Amino acid sequence: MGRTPLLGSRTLDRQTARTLPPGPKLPTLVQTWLFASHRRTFFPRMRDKYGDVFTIRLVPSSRVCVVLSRPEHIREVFGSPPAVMHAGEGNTALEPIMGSHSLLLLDDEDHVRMRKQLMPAFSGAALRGYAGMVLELARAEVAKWPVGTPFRMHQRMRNLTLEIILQVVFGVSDQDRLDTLRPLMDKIVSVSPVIMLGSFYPSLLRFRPWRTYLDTQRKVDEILYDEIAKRRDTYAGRTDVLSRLLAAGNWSDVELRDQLVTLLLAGHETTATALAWAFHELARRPEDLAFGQRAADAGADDELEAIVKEALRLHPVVYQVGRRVTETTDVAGYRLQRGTTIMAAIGLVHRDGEHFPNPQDFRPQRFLSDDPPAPGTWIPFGGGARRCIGAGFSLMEGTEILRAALTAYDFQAPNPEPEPPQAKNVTLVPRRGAEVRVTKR
Ligand code: HEM
Repeated sequence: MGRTPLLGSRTLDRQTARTLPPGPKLPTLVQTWLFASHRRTFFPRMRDKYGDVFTIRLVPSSRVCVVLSRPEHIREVFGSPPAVMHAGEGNTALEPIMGSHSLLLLDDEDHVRMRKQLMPAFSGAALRGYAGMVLELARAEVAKWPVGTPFRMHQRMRNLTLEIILQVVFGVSDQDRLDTLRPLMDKIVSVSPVIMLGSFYPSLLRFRPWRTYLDTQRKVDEILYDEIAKRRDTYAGRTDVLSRLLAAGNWSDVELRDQLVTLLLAGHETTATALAWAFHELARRPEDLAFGQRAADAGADDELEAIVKEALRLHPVVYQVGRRVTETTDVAGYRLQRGTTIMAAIGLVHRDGEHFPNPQDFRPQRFLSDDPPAPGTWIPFGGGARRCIGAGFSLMEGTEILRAALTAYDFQAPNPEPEPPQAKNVTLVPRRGAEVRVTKR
């Protein structure tokens, strides 16, 4: 199926406009700005004013976005046939960076085929095989933290999750190669909306900063293609993600390169941010810190995982996920036309007192009690056919990183106030960088 045209002001007839869920009348540009920079306050206000299902308008073309905040409505979307709810076509701006074979960009049969090829590298058995390597890298990173001096945990977590991608996902172990790749990767992952403009206006690519970005990308690609070529002869018996992919499927070089860049961009900043929030909460709450330290000492992995899960609930890194409707379909009691964008507002569900009593409180025990959150209420990784393929991988990373850090240190928060979030591309990051101070236990 081809690209679905956006439903926007130019394609919307009066009759359809009247049947849409209610929403603000603000100019599209203002709504786009509120959504892009202040979604965490904009969405709750819109829900309070217009109800559980509301419509906002965003650029380009004043496109119609229907926002859902109830689990039962979101379940309708995640449970719909993927052919009716496209996710890939909303990510076209990423094509020059991730490549046209990227899992994130595909829909329909291409998506099903690519996902099937990737799955073996993210199975339970595969994840168990990565855990030892992740713990080793986490211990090495933790040993470098400055004792007694405040530092920004978000940056430390970025360094660590990048190292995990390089060594555990790409399987690079040669020290010289790692030294070359680190600064290049750092530039690749700091892709900004300005860089993405280059996808829509190719004439920009001759100028800085686009030219510089493309130069970096070429250097990275050269190394990735070299790694892929070498690994084709040496993957047997190795336990990194690239080797497992080679062992499990038939891949062209370019398909593999596109998935590696996708895993880097989808898995690096997201996991680093989730962990930065987790450490921020532990550092400001001595009782939760003690709970985490006891869990780390005792090897109680479900308790460590509960800390990561609660951080993802209270501070969802990805606040909403989108789908584009490819044919007229009924959702949440509304008839939605082809081309409508639907947003599942993860952040609204996670802060709803109906599903999470005292939703503002950080309480990992929610995930350990006899009465855990109902299905469909904890959705930081989206859902359905597009649910994050790295969900298990990032929970495993979180568990190992907490183990390494909490067995080594006590944590304090130089500023114990809750830290406000700040929008950074699709993620919500801690505005002050999640500053902590550590002392040896
Ligand atoms: C805490 C960390 C992470 C969060 C919060 C997160 C969140 C998400 C979300 C919300 C989606 C979209 C789901 C949907 O549309 O329903 C997604 C997709 C994806 N994520 Fe993650 N993610 C994380 C870590 C990772 C990691 C570690 C990897 C890989 C190593 C990864 C790879 C991907 C890929 C490839 C997709 C696209 C799946 C598809 O379209 O079929 N993510 N992620």
